[in-house]
Amino acid sequence: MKPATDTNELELDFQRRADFDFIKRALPGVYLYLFAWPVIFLSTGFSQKHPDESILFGALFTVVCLLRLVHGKATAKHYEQHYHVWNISLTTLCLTHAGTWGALFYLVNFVPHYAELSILVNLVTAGIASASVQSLITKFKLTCWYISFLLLPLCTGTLLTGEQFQLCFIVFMFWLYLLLVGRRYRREYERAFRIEKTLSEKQIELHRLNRTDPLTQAHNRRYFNEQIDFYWQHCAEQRTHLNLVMLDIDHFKRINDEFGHPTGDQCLKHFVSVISNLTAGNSAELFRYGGEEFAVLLPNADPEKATFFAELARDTLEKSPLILKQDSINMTLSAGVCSVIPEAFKSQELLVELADQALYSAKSAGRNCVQAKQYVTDKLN
Ligand SMILES: Nc1nc2c(ncn2[C@@H]2O[C@H](COP(=O)(O)OP(=O)(O)OP(=O)(O)O)[C@@H](O)[C@H]2O)c(=O)[nH]1
Repeated sequence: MKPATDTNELELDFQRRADFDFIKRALPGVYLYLFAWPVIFLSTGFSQKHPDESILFGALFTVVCLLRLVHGKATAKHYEQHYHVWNISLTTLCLTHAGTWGALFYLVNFVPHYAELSILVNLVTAGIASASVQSLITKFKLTCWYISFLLLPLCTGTLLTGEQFQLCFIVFMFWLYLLLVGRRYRREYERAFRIEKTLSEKQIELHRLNRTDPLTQAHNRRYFNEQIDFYWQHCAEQRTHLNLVMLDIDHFKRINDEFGHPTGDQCLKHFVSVISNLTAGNSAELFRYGGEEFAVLLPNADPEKATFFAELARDTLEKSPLILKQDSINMTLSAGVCSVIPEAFKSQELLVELADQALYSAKSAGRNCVQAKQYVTDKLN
């Protein structure tokens, strides 16, 4: 089971996604309100016979449409800081829209001089109601209210006057059907969100595993290849040094032979935890290059800093034995440092080769020491 904070975060994430989706999906409907009424009253000649009512409804729809457009535009900026204001204004505007159209729906079916509009208005009402269930369902409660504001004024009219009973019954069944369909859409929307979330979490985890050494949890060789490419480009553009420090545990075979492979594994983990503490504060990245050999990349740093880092790593490891139940294991390392300016240098392969050469010089020099090489251009080779 997920911890409570994760669940809350997931719910907040879902709410945010649903709210933004709502704004996006609602937009076509906003324009429908803006144009549907003028088309209806102009095409039927209603505007000539009843200009006041035509203008009144026209003005109402236009003002609410404009406010909804402004509200939609302001969402990105104000959603986080003023969520409650955002939510209340959205609810008010949507329900005003639905309520105004709902009033019109009532009028065309109950008030004689509106009757000539009834076919068109009834058709548009059915269209708006069906479309809103599909498009607005990201906010289930609001959608339920929305459909009710749109359709139920007509049923209220029947209750009050006793007229239009058949139509009222059909509209009521339609309203019920839309609520049920809406509930299903909402569940599907939620399920799709959760599947997408799980997939993206798995993808992130896969990506992490893909670049992590399973034993030590240090970055692996594959990620080293990616990062050296990246820093190579970066330092070439910045005309700064890229430093590579190769670290190799001394006489590691002896540790394996004396204490066994599982203890050897523990030593590797201990090594990574000691060196990771140093890389964290030095803008450096540690990678397991292979076996008991590790690489540290220090981009945008002077060669002196890289040599200082290697010396610090050597000194710290020497003073940090692995304490076991009955034993303590002292480890030392040899380090080869190579620093180049990529802009003037041939390739990262050559950088790795030269750092390796420096490491072998350190081994030849007796181990537990650092050898550094610095190249300004590859013409030296
Ligand atoms: N326990 C353990 N041992 C490993 C692992 N990977 C490599 N090794 C061992 O590391 C040892 C490396 O031995 P060598 O290459 O001879 O190097 P070394 O003994 O450290 O000697 P120098 O590097 O010359 O100081 C081998 O015995 C490998 O089996 C691992 O994941 N776990």
